[in-house]
This record gives sequence, C-alpha cells and structure tokens, in this order.
Amino acid sequence: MNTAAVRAPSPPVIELIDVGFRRNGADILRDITLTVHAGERWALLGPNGAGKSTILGFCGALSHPSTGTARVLGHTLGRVDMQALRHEIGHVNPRHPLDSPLTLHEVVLTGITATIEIALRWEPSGAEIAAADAAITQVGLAHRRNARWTTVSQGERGRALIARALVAEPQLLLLDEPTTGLDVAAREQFLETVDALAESAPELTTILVTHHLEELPESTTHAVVIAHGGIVAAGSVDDVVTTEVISHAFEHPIRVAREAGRWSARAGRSGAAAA
Ligand SMILES: Nc1ncnc2c1ncn2[C@@H]1O[C@H](COP(=O)(O)OP(=O)(O)OP(=O)(O)O)[C@@H](O)[C@H]1O
Repeated sequence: MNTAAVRAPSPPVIELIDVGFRRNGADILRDITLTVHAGERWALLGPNGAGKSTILGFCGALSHPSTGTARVLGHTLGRVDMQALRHEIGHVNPRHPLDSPLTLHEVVLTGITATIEIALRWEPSGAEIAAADAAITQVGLAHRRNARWTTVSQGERGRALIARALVAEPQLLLLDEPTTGLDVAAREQFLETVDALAESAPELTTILVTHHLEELPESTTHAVVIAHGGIVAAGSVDDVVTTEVISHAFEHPIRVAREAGRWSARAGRSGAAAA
C-alpha cells in the first residue's frame, strides 16, 4: 500500500489568502494566495520591485497585510504578538548588522535571544552552549568556533547565520538573498549547507528569495514567481521554474534549463546592439 497517499496533509506553515499590501496610495501586492506546508522548501522569485521582500516580511511576522488574511505557523497576523511569533522563525539576513567583535560561537548564541549583540545580563546555560556548538558543527564550521566575526569570511558568515537561525529550533527558516556577495566557491558551500538541511531537518520549512536561478539549492521543492505585485505562477518547482514562466515574469526572453539538479538562466539579447 502507498502510505504517502493516505497520510493526512500537514497543517500549513504559511497561508496567505487574498492578501494585498498598500502604501502611499499604491498597490504593492494584490490577490496573493499561497499555501506552504511543513517540510517544503520554496524559492520566491521575481524581478526587482516585484514585492518579494514584502511577502517575506509577512512570512517573518515583520509586517502584516493591508487586506486579506495572512497566517504564519497557524497564527493570524494582526491578531498575534508578532514579536513572540518571530521567536519561532529563523531569518538569515546576509546584511547582519553586527558591530562588535563577538566570536562566531557568540553570534550563534544570539539566535537564542533573537538579538544582534549578546543580551544584557544573559548567561547561556550549558545546554544552550551545547546547542550552539551542535548548530555550528551542522553547518561545518566547528574549526571556526572561536574566530572573531570580523575575521570570518562572507561565505562562513552566511553558514554561521544559518547556525544562528537553527539554534532556536525554528519551524520556518527564511533566507533573504543569502548568497549575495559570495564568490562562486563560497556560494556552492552555502548551497551545500542548505541542501544538507533537507536531510538533517526534513520537517523544517524554508523560503529562499533570490534573483538568480543559479542560486537555487538543488533541494528546492516549490517556487512562487511574482511580478508587479501579483503571482505569475506557484507550485512544484519543475512546473514553475520554466522558460515560459520566467520570461513572462521578467518581461524578457530567458531560457531556463535544469541540469544535474541545478538551474541556469540565459537571457536573450534585445538585438538592438547587433543592428
Ligand atoms: N513601505 C513601503 N512604502 C512604499 N513603497 C514600498 C514600501 N515597501 C515596498 N515598497 C515598494 O513596493 C515595491 C515592492 O518592494 P519589495 O521590496 O517587496 O520588492 P522586491 O521584489 O523585494 O525587490 P528587490 O528585488 O529589488 O529587492 C517596490 O516598488 C518598493 O519600492
């Protein structure tokens, strides 16, 4: 018997129903309806200004929509303590605004208090120190545990920020253009780390925003493409990340290919230069 066929569907991690977002008289998002289930690994794609960060802001309980309903981990935004909800969500922001020379281990510990610096009058317990060490090992950085943040490379920082997010045992992990500024080797190491989560944390739901299809982890299962504040396509990654959908969203001919699990995009030329 196929047990997958009879298994009850998992409750949604994100539910956006007819969501709209309006600022200064302008519709930034409209008619956004999207459901994300536990263990799915989504890519959020679209051209500059499409509204990706705004949607990620709802998923991260940083803001709530002007119209419609947004539920995150079962809580309706606007009717929940957003700050408390944020503790259940890991957020990897490559522009982590840290000024002081904490060690990598200390930066990971700040994931427990959801602060940038070590929280005042806070002493991590033995279990919390061990959890930080486990998360650092999980992302392959045990040898850099005591390195000062200022001496940690961009690539290592990206992986350390995943460890910082994981130490709080989130159900949802948001990755906001996480490979920005990484060289090609560091990018691959970062993507390997993300792919490894699919094995080590299969129930963890991830949403990754990127402009570049080459930066999609192999383990991506679903994608949503947005343009001009609306959804162009959403669903299984192989149905959505196609030449047709991407060309439509970016309003430009873009040939999409998938080879050995990874995606590539080749943009056509307008022809003006050749004329
Ligand atoms: N609070 C706000 N007030 C006014 N306009 C806003 C606000 N937030 C976003 N916008 C506008 O809404 C549009 C969508 O912004 P958003 O940052 O979500 O797009 P994005 O897809 O993440 O873009 P990018 O790829 O350039 O980061 C942009 O035109 C932006 O200028």
